[in-house]
Amino acid sequence: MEAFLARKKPRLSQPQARSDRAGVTPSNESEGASADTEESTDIKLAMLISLHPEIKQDELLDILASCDGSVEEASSLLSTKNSAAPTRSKKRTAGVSLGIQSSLSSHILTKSEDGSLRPMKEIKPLTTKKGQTIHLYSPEDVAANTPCTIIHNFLPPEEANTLLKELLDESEHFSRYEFQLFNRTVQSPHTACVYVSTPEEYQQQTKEYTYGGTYRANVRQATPQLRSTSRKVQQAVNEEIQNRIKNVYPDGKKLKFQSPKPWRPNAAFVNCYDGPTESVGYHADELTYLGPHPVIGSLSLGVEREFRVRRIIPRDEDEDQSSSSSPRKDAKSAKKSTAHADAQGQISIHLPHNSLLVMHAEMQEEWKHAITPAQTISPHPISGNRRINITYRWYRESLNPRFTPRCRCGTHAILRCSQRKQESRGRYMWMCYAGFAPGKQGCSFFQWAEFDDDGNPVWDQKQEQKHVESVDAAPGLAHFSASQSSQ
Ligand SMILES: O=C(O)CCC(=O)C(=O)O
Ligand SMILES: [Fe+2]
Repeated sequence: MEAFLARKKPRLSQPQARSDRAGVTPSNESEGASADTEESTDIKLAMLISLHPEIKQDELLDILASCDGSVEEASSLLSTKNSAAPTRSKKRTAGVSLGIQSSLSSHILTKSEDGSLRPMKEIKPLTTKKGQTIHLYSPEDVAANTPCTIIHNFLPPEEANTLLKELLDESEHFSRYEFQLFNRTVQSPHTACVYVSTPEEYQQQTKEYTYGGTYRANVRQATPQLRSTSRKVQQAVNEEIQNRIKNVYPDGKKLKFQSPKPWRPNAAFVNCYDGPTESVGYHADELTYLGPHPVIGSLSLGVEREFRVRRIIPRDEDEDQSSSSSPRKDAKSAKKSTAHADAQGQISIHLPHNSLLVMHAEMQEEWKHAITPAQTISPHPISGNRRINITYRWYRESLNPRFTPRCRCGTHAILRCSQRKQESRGRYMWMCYAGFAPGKQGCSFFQWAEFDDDGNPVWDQKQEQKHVESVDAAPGLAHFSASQSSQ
């Protein structure tokens, strides 16, 4: 991936496919009723990786560029090429070597072209430049430069190992998400499963909640260790939220739309990345049930991997500034393009075994995140090449699927935040998403979404009536902490 990042990315201008894996919002979002079908290079690359795991990433990138950014064209070219070529091994190992796991802290290192890590002279503030990746290790640097905070050695070591072992056993039941790409069903480049508290919730998760336009098939009940960990995660995340509000947010106040209530997780998504090439492309987590400005607690176990984050740039700033004609305009455009280039750089947060990353309230709407394929990984004594990740999430009762809008094709609309267009930046909308679910056709349903200051939906009268009628009619999701007492 470094080789890919160090190179100037080819400009892939032709809007083509879009896709999603369940539970996340793809890299570029559509604004207004018409869907924008452009995807970022990373998403396109991730799609190609999942379609052609036997081919090296650099090669895929070149082919993608030569096909003008069309995943479909690149893929069909590769399929033709592959059927003529001798068969290669299914598992991609080329270019991947295993190194020694290092635990560096309190240093900011940048990776130079030759792949070596060098300390940065100026520690703060950090600016990221287009094509450059800044590597962050220490909690101080993560907090100062990203919308995240990190706690290393979060659980007592034995507890972390027990949880890891438990989830490695569980990972036998994990599966790949499927999403629709043109007339093809594509699988996510890692496996996953959702965990909830009770058997009733299992029913709700598989029959009521949708992800990326489809019902979730792979849901299981939380294991004892997942539950006891959730209590600790809950406490730590609430402390981190309070620190963030006090030390970072304007006037020491929570963000608009952020919930003022204590954070209480009621769902856990568990991912397994088996080997260095397993990954997840740039995305923001789906807001549909989390609501605006959600906080997510993310625990990493096993092999250390890089968590890349980058800001979402409004499309208006994404223009070529070279055509200015006056010195004033030149200065202005230079400033603008520098800001743009800085914002285009990436930040890599290293996630060692037993680290808790808190994605704060500004993360999902303003930034994208990814687990990029690695060139080298260090095997973990318990998990070998595997990394397990748990994201603890709090589904808001006020966004229970009983209340959220349905689109014309009968599916649940999904909630997204407009980011790319400056005039609508920060506005929320309900949209149809069925077209991206395997075997379904979508409609063009669109409705602006309104929220009060605390992020609770403000429904129109018809929806409000539905809400009042059904508020006591069916149970919501139980918080892990509430259900722990009955264990
Ligand atoms: O594996 C990770 O650390 C991130 C996973 C993630 O982004 C997700 O599940 O939405
Ligand atoms: Fe995510």
